[in-house]
Amino acid sequence: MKPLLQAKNVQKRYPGQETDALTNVSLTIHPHELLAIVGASGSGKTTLLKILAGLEEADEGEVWIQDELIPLPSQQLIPGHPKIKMVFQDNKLFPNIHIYDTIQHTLRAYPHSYQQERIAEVLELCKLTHLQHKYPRELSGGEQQRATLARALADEPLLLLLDEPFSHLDLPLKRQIKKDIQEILQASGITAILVTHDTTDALSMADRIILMKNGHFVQTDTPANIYTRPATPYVARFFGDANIVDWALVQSYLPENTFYSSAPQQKVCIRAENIAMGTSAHFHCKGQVVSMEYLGAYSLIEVEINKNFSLVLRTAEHTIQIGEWLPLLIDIPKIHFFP
Ligand SMILES: Nc1ncnc2c1ncn2[C@@H]1O[C@H](COP(=O)(O)OP(=O)(O)OP(=O)(O)O)[C@@H](O)[C@H]1O
Repeated sequence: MKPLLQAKNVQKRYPGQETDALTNVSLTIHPHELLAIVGASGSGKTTLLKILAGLEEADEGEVWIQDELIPLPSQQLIPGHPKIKMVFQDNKLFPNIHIYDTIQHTLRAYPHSYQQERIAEVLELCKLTHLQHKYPRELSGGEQQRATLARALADEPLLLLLDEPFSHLDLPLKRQIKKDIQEILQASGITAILVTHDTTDALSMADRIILMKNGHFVQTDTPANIYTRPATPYVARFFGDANIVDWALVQSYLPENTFYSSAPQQKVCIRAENIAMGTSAHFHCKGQVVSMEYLGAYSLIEVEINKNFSLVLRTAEHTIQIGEWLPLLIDIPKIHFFP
């Protein structure tokens, strides 16, 4: 399939900074894909998004949308590309203009009949038809976010860039908006990039995820692969509670017929949820609880097997006490060997 967007060897260092915001990054996005970009604060996510949108100057590299090179902001009268729309968490709608008129403003260059047709379509897509004659202040937070999306989608962009659209939202509203955005993206078939620092948003929504660190891509993969087959310990820890240990330590507690031809010093990843409570007759190792963190649906507990070997695991059993000895079973097939 022909890519919708390609970034090639993009490099960026802000004036006066000692390190790159982006170091030689390249990416390809296919039509209808939802790509999530995640990373810690300052890893370069927003810089990349702005460069893709033609809103920020790259020092080197190129960005292509279909067969068109996106011009640098310095080469444009108005920076940006008409077929790439960016939606931020705090996008402001015009306060004194009805939702209908806000969308119409985006389509002002088109004939009136087309405007009417397209506005009706986009209002329906974003479930705003019954709210079209309201002011933004008369809408809930979720409805305002849908109106922002409707405005961005009105002129049928090729690519939608969503920069932290869920940050600062409470959990029920966030759930609703995530669902709305997913439905709208699916129904419109639009290609989108979602920038978020929340890995659960990326895992639950994206077709592919890029994890960034210090201006580099650490791993680009499907949600399932990035979670179960992380490329590095950094990736493993970024996406969830992970035990990163020497294979030799783990192997010494497993049955002798557990054969893996890995070097003893090879690091492995065991996810916290892949360690279960055993019984006094059936366990791989025993450990003493040294800390517990109550997290509602489960508790995260740290268990010391010996002085050099501790594991974190999840349990829904909230009555466990610090100092208690627990028999543990490791889900052996789910042990991940780093490449
Ligand atoms: N206008 C600017 N001038 C100078 N340095 C900047 C500027 N904008 C960003 N930076 C720096 O570039 C690096 C990448 O920043 P960027 O905002 O792209 O990261 P981010 O991953 O989006 O972070 P966050 O999650 O906090 O928004 C950081 O070190 C940041 O301090």
